[in-house]
Amino acid sequence: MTRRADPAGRLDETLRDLLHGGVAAGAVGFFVNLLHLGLPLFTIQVYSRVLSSGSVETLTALAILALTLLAFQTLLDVMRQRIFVILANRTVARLGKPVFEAAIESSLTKGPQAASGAMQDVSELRAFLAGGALALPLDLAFAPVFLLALFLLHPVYGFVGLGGALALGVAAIATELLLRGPSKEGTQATARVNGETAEAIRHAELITAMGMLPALARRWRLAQNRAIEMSERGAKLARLLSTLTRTLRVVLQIAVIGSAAYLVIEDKVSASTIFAATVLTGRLLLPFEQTASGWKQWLEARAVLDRLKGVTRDGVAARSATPVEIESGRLVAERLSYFAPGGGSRPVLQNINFSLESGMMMGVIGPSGAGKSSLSRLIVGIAQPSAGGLYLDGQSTFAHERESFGRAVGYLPQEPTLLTGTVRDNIARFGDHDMAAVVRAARAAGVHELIGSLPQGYATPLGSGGHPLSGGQRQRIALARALIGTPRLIVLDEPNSNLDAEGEAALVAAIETARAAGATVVVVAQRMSILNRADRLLRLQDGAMVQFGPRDEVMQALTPQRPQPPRRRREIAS
Ligand SMILES: Nc1ncnc2c1ncn2[C@@H]1O[C@H](COP(=O)(O)OP(=O)(O)OP(=O)(O)O)[C@@H](O)[C@H]1O
Repeated sequence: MTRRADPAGRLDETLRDLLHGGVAAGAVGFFVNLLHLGLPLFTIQVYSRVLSSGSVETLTALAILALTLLAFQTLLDVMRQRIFVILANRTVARLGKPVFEAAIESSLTKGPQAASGAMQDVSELRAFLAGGALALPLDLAFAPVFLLALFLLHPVYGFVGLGGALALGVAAIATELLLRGPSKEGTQATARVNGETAEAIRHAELITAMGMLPALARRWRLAQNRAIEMSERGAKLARLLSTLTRTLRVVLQIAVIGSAAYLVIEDKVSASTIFAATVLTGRLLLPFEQTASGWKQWLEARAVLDRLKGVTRDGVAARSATPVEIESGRLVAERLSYFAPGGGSRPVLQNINFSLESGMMMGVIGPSGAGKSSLSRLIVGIAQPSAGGLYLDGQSTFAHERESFGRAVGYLPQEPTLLTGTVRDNIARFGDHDMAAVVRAARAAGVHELIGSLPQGYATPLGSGGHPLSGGQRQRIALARALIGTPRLIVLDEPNSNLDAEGEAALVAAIETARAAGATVVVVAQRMSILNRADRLLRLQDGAMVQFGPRDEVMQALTPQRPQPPRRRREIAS
């Protein structure tokens, strides 16, 4: 049995791990930077010892030393990159599953948009870690060492380097600040266009049938133009700033070489320092040049982390992580009230009370919008009660650990969606039910023969939403999915909405078989035909429980009383 990870705890653990890894990479990075001093030292030594003495032996020894240092530096650099990649992969391995689970949970309350980017965020975090942006702070922290080396060569070199570093740092920060707004707007506009495109493709049939294509294409083109305009505004500014930064870089090179030449002419330094100063200034300025892109990456990583914290912290608010097996189908609603998130102050359900023993069947009836589907969603623990509670075998249906709850519960939603996979996968809920259990569930749902008539039987692959099955076929396969195992509770939300007479007969038989095996069954229905055998009926109106009781009593109250025929005049006279 797989235990569900606590996503928020896992995120904290991963961040601690990242910090330790970052320190290790930092230690390696320190030596990488230190070894960068090798090349300037080599050039100075060549000028001062080799050129003056003309000694080939000294040159050879210096070259061997320099190459050895370079080999070390390369090795350490590769090691540092490797640490980054290991950190990146470990992060994805640790966060992938809990974030996926938390994203699903979070979308229950905040809608699909809120968490749809969570997995993308994990990938972005991986790209950030593997991309080496982690090295930037350390490289910046090492800059004073290069600066000090420049000052030691000559203070003028030091001031040129310092001025250059400051100028490039300011240019980088200005670039980031100026680009932040336009690039955010561009990204949002592009995301909107992509969202509209995906939605149009999903509803291609509807759009074609009702001739909505030209109007939607017009709307799409306007959004597309706006997205291009926004992105181009940002890109234009980015190109301009990048050209200016490149120019500044060349100006600084000229400044270094010019000041070096001047110092040599004035006999203030030896010519050996020219190349060393150029190399040291290059190393000093590199991290400042990278600050623009690096800082942006850090800010984005920060935003990604904040989003992941949001998803993982509110995703699994009040659920338990301890599996508890459900033995009986006793279902109790106690003073249950529910306000939909963002649904205003009007309760969707108010003060609902009922109690069902194992094997009982309850029909939920009421007009459209009465709260029937909301009650189903509360019973199976999708939504959290705002007050009171729902208890299956004495355990809160919302707080219950999901895997052990799912083993004991079958649910057929109003829109019986099937997922991409084979018919067998769908009936088995993508879990480890064996083929015999899948066939038993299909037989119980009266869908075994129907599956046999599909091109590849149980192995028939289905597309997103159950494509290409008909509505009735989907509903019956979804019923088999609800029946698999030995559910203690089965909740069916309008299970006969797409069924023909044969399908409905199979449904009634399936319900009876499940009840005989001890399952409690709750059925939301508009058509009363499948509620003939219900023990109890719950009548809802505007979220309130109008009546709950034995089926016949509720039906009697529903049947309009026939008006008494007027008594005949003679009877009255007598
Ligand atoms: N997430 C939500 N946000 C806002 N309002 C909601 C939400 N969920 C349900 N409601 C509101 O609660 C009321 C009951 O909805 P529900 O879907 O439970 O009704 P129903 O009885 O199943 O209707 P139908 O028979 O048409 O399916 C509706 O007015 C609906 O708008």
